[in-house]
Amino acid sequence: MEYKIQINKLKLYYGDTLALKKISLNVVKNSVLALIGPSGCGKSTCLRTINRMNDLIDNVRIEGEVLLDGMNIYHPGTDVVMLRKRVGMVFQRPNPFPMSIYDNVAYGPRIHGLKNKARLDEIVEKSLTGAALWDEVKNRLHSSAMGLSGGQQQRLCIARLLAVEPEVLLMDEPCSALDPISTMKIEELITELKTNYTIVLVTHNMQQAARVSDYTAFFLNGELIEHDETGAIFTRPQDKRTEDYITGRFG
Ligand SMILES: Nc1ncnc2c1ncn2[C@@H]1O[C@H](COP(=O)(O)OP(=O)(O)OP(=O)(O)O)[C@@H](O)[C@H]1O
Repeated sequence: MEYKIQINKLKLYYGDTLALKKISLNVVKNSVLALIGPSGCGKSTCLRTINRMNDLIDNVRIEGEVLLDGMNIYHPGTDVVMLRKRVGMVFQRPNPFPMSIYDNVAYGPRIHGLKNKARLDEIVEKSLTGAALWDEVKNRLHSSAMGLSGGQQQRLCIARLLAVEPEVLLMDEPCSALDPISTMKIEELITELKTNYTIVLVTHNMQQAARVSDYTAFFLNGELIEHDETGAIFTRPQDKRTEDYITGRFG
């Protein structure tokens, strides 16, 4: 089994508060890992350590390591811009830029220096197709992204990521602001995307974790309680606390 990401004895402090308590967790290449657990248990914090988004928060201190293809991303020589290109992130609320659909998707490649119109057209079509949005927007590429529905905006944000050819997709409750149909589309998309990408998904929705993930990690109070294949976590959890959470006895 090939690991894309290896988190080793990771501790993260916000000031004096220890938010991640010595987490060790591996993510298999081209799989979907769901992070579950009650509010405040550290899921988002853990997710953000994988592309160093926590660097943007004051007073954060990290011990331990996070390896991407075997290289520690917290090594002082790491190019953080390049890291975030390789490890992209989708947030709870879709956050398209206030510009056209086309320009949203072309944004990343342009930032990275691409100017060739034909090549940009190609990337925009490929990324929108990859995010299952092309057919819905191909006749309105130059209209504002703000005119799309919430679910379409979220798929646009995924297309915007795909355009810079990442390797890992981090998704922080990507369906929490979406209706059931849009949620279903994103879930289908996640299942398709794992052929080419490694995905880590934070979700509060147990059914969603069960439907789309291959592996599930259960967090409680900053600790990783249990990590296993999703089928095992949901049918025969080893820890009583995992069982209580997934059966709705707390959280
Ligand atoms: N920027 C921050 N500064 C200080 N403390 C923070 C910060 N972000 C998170 N925390 C604290 O770290 C702990 C873990 O928060 P985190 O957001 O990772 O949990 P979560 O499991 O993702 O929660 P939720 O499901 O509600 O999003 C919480 O106690 C939270 O209050």
